Amino acid sequence: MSIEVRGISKSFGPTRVLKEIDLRIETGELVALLGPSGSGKTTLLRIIAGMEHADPGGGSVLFDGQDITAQGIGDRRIGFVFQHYALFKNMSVFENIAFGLRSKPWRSRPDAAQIKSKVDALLDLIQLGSLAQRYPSQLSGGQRQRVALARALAVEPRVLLLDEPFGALDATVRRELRRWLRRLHETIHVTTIFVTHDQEEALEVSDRVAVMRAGQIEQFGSPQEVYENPASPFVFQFLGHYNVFSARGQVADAPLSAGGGEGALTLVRPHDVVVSRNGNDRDAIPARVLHVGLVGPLVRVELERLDRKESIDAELTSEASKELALKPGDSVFVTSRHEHSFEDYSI
Ligand SMILES: Nc1ncnc2c1ncn2[C@@H]1O[C@H](COP(=O)(O)OP(=O)(O)OP(=O)(O)O)[C@@H](O)[C@H]1O
Repeated sequence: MSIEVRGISKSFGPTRVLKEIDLRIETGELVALLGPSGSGKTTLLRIIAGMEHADPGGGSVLFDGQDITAQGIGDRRIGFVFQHYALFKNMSVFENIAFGLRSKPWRSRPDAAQIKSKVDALLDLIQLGSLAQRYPSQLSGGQRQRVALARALAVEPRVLLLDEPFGALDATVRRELRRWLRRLHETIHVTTIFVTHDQEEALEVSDRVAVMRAGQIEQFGSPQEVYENPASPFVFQFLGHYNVFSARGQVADAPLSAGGGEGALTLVRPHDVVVSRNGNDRDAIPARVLHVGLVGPLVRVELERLDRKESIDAELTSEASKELALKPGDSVFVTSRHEHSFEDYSI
């Protein structure tokens, strides 16, 4: 089912947390809402779910082209998974997944055999068939979230809304689960919105990413698009480490998200920084090596610019680093392999 949000605005007291949001998600798509804390991701998700309502006259929500703004949560057929496991502690995994099916109105309620076969199929899908009789306290955090997802899927939702579903798990489990979720999505193809503030997670899991900032969508595109062609310095900054190579006016000293000041801004990712011993390129920036450290297969070099008081982070391959044999105090020159320029951008 497609989801369309038109001109959604929401205020809590005097604070406007969503500002005329437009967003269209196609049937079967998995879209990540990515943004810093407080940017309005959860509020938008809750409005789509019907748990919260937009301001009066503050826009509409459409499912498959039909305006459902006035509909309550019970009529929207939505599956929801939150960061904190909402499993029933006194019910087994099986009972937890069966819960939604048993709570259906009697006319559409499946019988015991149908429930069993449905729950068994879902247990297979989440690869936890052998744990059907366990209780939530006997599961790992990752397993609990998989059960929560199966429970949300049991009632065949038209839309799946996931609010930081892996937020409480450690980094390794998170990584495993997001790959698992991606594979699962390719099997079930339910239109899914995934809220996260973790850029790696958003880029890896989704078909498209909506980058949110202060109640607005700053960019909506495929992971590759937003990463390679960020629409603004904010998006660039939010998607990974960066260096400011050149900036006009006040911008150089201001944090990118601070606001105020206009200027041409050139930003470079650490892996696009090229370090050399000679300054043949006339745009080369003279710098001094401050620190050389190993980060996995890459070597991270911290440099201090000589033309202005700023540092540059570079990530070199171990071959490049060996060839250069850098050590603290060395004088070098810095250029970029690839850079992003934002002309007259107000930040
Ligand atoms: N019920 C509420 N009453 C008052 N203010 C609220 C309420 N819910 C959210 N807010 C405020 O709205 C803003 C957006 O919150 P929201 O939870 O949507 O952001 P978020 O991007 O999901 O952040 P996080 O990643 O921290 O959950 C925040 O400033 C928050 O304090």
